[in-house]
Amino acid sequence: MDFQARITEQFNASIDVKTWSSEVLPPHIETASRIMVQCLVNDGKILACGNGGSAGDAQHFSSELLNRFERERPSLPALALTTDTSTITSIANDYSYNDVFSKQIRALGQPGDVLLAISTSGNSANVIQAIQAAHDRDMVVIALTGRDGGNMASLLSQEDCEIRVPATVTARIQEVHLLAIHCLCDLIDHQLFGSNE
Ligand SMILES: O=C(CO)[C@@H](O)[C@H](O)[C@H](O)[C@H](O)COP(=O)(O)O
Ligand SMILES: [Zn+2]
Repeated sequence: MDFQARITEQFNASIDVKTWSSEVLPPHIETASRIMVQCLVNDGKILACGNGGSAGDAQHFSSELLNRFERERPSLPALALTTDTSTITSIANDYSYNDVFSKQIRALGQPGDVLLAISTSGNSANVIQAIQAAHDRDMVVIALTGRDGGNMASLLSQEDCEIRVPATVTARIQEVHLLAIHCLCDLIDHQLFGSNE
């Protein structure tokens, strides 16, 4: 297969996963947006975490809330737990890499805050521990997952919300996670600041 055919194949695979996702994810993304808006209206904040590409997604989300998405509006309180290398390296060095998010959540999380927990497999141990810490702090969890939801799916409570991408390839799942994040930003702005059309 030549390279361009290979590229086209990846585009088509991504389009397929987005099509399937558009059929099953809208109610879950809407619920997640309402949970986040309720949190923000009550002066809560949103903490976000994940590994690798999902760390980038956590930062992508928090920057769009803290700075802006598509319109001028006040800054909204969100924080990615993936960026403070002194904190992350010291926790990993002194305790365990599995603790890098949960320790931050135990310090920063308040009842009513939201955790955006991102994992394509649903099985990253540090994200699982983050969910447990969030529950201990009476926070609500929005989980962005894929495949069968992994161990994360079984940890979620009734108040939490899972957005599970119907795919098995990590890259394809991540591509829909980013789209879901943009939908969340759009819906948050729409609910808090009205239509921009
Ligand atoms: O971006 C990618 C692959 O596309 C990788 O960096 C990927 O995020 C890493 O392997 C992560 O450690 C995978 O973790 P998870 O999605 O299973 O929680
Ligand atoms: Zn990647």
